[in-house]
Amino acid sequence: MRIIQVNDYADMSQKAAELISDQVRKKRDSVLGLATGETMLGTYAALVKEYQQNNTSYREVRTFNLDEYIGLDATHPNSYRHYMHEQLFRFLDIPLSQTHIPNGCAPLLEEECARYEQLIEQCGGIDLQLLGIGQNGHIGFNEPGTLFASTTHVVRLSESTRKANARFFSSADEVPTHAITMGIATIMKSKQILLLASGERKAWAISRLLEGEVTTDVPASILKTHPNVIMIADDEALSLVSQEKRKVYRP
Ligand SMILES: N[C@@H]1[C@@H](O)[C@H](O)[C@@H](COP(=O)(O)O)O[C@@H]1O
Repeated sequence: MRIIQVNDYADMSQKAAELISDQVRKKRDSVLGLATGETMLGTYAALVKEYQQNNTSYREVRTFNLDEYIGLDATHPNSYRHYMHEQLFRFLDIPLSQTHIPNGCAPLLEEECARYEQLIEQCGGIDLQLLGIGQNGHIGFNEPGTLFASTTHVVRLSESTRKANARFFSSADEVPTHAITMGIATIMKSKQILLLASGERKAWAISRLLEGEVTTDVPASILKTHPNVIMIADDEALSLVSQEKRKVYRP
């Protein structure tokens, strides 16, 4: 893992967008793994700007999102399908048929998970997976305790995650109780991973990831065993990490 330390959210977003657009220019038919949440808003805005300025084509790109709430369809303002459309897809030349997100309204959820996992493989696997991190160290919706061998599956969201994500809903009760998420093994199969973290809210998770051992208690800690991870983190997100540890991961 290499850490690119940046000043703040704006710098993180800019740097992340550069790395993603470089990937797409290098390989026009890249398979991108995408994420949602507040962390990604700036990155997607910078990516759209880059696309508009440089005409980087996404016509052959395929995308797979990490996760989706169960019970929210594409028209629901809090579904991740809606988020992706609003923040990114509608601005790019990518055909919507090449953008994949688990269907949280599928009648048979287990089959939907298997279909999603298979589709990723059929597309040749993910070239670059974008990742945020939950305050408890989750990745995708893989909560603490999730097996590292997990593939795409249905999860019950922890109360802390529902509470953290309640800021996007009108009340905490409206946050769905379940989601579909790529598993940890699915994420780890990606050829390259780009992990973003900004703000004090993420400081605890980032310090556990960098200072602690690899444990299912902190799902993101497995990323230290992946051969090709870049973390872009700002000063606040790194504030609980010792200077010594930061040096270990310097590019
Ligand atoms: N499933 C998503 C994660 O993929 C995301 O990384 C996390 C952090 O979100 P935020 O970027 O809003 O802090 O929230 C959700 O739980």
